[in-house]
Amino acid sequence: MNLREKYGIPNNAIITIAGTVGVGKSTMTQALADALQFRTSFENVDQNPYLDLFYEDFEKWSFHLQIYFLAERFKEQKRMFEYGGGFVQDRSIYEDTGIFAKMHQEKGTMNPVDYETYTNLFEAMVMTPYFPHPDLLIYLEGPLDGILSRIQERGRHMEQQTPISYWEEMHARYDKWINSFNACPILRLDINDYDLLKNPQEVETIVERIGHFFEQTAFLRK
Ligand SMILES: Nc1ncnc2c1ncn2[C@@H]1O[C@H](COP(=O)(O)OP(=O)(O)O)[C@@H](O)[C@H]1O
Ligand SMILES: Nc1ncnc2c1ncn2[C@H]1C[C@H](O)[C@@H](COP(=O)(O)O)O1
Repeated sequence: MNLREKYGIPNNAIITIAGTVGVGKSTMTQALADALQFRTSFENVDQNPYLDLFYEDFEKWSFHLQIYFLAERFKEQKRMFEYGGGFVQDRSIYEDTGIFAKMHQEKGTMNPVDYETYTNLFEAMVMTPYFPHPDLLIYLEGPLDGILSRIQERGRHMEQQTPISYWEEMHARYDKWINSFNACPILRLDINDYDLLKNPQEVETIVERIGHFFEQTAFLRK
């Protein structure tokens, strides 16, 4: 019996992993997908044509980047539902607007007209009764200093060059955002409570918690 069956997680579940840059979403996505024998949906950072340009000049490239991410995530959303679920997704579509676009608009690095065009498009595509939301959003959280070390160690040049104030602002916004998030159920995990790199077997404790969540909410899916 695999861990998914052991803890009663439906084989058509869609689990999305949310949290600030460097917190460990991709690591968690892969570990959970392996444990549950689910497919993965990753952000493709290396092939994103706007990401490096964006970090060099936020004002110039914010709109292009948000439209690109929206299209990519929407395609991924469609793929997950076409397969009939059974996915772990690295970052939710909700963070694009709730964190990134909002932050850049409020900081003056996304033009207000572009922001409005973007949010109108986002709402027309996502905030409709026809848009299927994930069954569970796993929110990863932890102290900023540890997350900054992870960003440095991972070594994406453009992120290493970005002032710490950018990551501080994002970290604080994530805190507020998750406290009012209600598009789907949430499971919060503190990154200091597990270490999937040193102790990969700890994924079972997380799968067990996911299992409890599905057990408690089974009646909603009937
Ligand atoms: N428990 C951990 N301890 C130390 N480093 C970690 C841990 N989990 C992930 N990392 C490292 O931190 C960096 C960021 O993790 P990643 O999963 O890519 O984050 P995200 O997808 O949220 O940006 C990667 O280099 C990863 O190997
Ligand atoms: N919607 C976004 N706007 C701006 N930047 C974004 C957005 N989504 C992701 N990013 C950036 C942040 C990181 O530099 C990379 C990948 O994110 P990660 O949290 O490491 O998966 O893309």
